[in-house]
Amino acid sequence: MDAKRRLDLALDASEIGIYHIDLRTGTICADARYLAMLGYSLREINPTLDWWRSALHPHEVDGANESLVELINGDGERLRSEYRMRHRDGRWIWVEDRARIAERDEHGQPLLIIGVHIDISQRKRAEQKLAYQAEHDQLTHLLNRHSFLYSLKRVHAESQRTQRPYCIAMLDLDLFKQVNDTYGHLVGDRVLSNFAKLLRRSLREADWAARWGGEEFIVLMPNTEADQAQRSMERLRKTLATARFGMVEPPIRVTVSAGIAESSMDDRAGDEVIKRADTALYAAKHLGRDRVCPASACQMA
Ligand SMILES: Nc1nc2c(ncn2[C@@H]2O[C@H](COP(=O)(O)OP(=O)(O)OP(=O)(O)O)[C@@H](O)[C@H]2O)c(=O)[nH]1
Repeated sequence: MDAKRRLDLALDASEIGIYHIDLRTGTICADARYLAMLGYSLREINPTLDWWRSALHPHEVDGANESLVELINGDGERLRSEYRMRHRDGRWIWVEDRARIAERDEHGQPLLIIGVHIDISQRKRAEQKLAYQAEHDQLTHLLNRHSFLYSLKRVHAESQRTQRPYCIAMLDLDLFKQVNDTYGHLVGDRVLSNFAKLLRRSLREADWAARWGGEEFIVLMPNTEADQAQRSMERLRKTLATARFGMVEPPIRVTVSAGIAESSMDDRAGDEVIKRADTALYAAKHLGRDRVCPASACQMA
C-alpha cells in the first residue's frame, strides 16, 4: 500500500477533517470529513472565513476569532482552540481546531494556514456531565453544599459592595425518621426528591437552593430582607403542609421547619449568617415544628 493511500485510510479512521485557509482570498478549502462533520458534502458548499464565523456559536465566536487573528498577526506558529459550530440540522458540534501557518510571503506575512478539525462533542458532553455531578446533589438535583458555599461567597461580597442584605433559610423536614421507619428508605428518598422540586418551584430565579445534608436544605436569597424571606418560606411551608405524596396509600404528609437570617454589614462571611439561620431553625423545632422562625425572634424559644 502506498503512503498516500495509507494516510487517507488513517485519516478516514480518525474522523479528522482537514482544511487550509488561503489568507489572500479568505477561502477555506475543506475536505469531505470536515464538511461531513457539519452535515454538508463537498459539492454543496464553498466555505469562506465569513461562512466559518457565521457558523460559530455566539458564546465562542469572539474567542475563536481572536485565536485566528492572533495566529495571523502574532509571533506564534500554531493555534489550538475549542468551539461549537452549527451543524446543518441545527445541532451544535464541539470542534477542536488545531492549525499552523503553512506559508509566509517574503515579508513574513502569513499566506496559508493549514489545520484539522476534530469532533470532540462526546468528550464535551462527558465533561459537562461530570461538572454537573460535581456541583449537584445526586438525589434531589439541587446544588450540593460545596457549590452552595461558593455561590454564598460571591453573594456575600456583592452584598457588602452594594450594602443590600441577603437572607439565608435553613430548612429541615419534620420527623423524617418516621417516614423512613414507616415506609422504608426508598420511599423516603422519593419524598426528599419531591420536596426538592416543590422548593425549587417556590423560589425566584435569582435564589439558590441546596441540599445541606440528609433531610436538611438551605436557601440563599440575594437582595432580600428578612420579612420577604419569611413570606417566601411561609408560602412553601403552607404548600408542603397541604401537599400529599401519593407514592403510598394513604398518601404521606410531611411538614418543614425553617430558620431565617438576614445578613448584616458586620458579618465577615456568609458562615455567620448560616449560623444564625441554624439557631433559628433549632428554635422552630423547639417551638413545635411546622413553622418558620426569623433569627431576630428566636430568643423567644
Ligand atoms: N430516605 C432517606 N433518608 C434520609 C436521607 N438522609 C437522611 N435521612 C434520614 O432522615 C432522618 C433524620 O432523622 P432525625 O435527625 O432523627 O430527625 P427527624 O426525624 O427529621 O426529626 P426532627 O428533625 O427533630 O423533626 C433519619 O432517619 C435519616 O436516616 C436520605 O438521603 N434518604
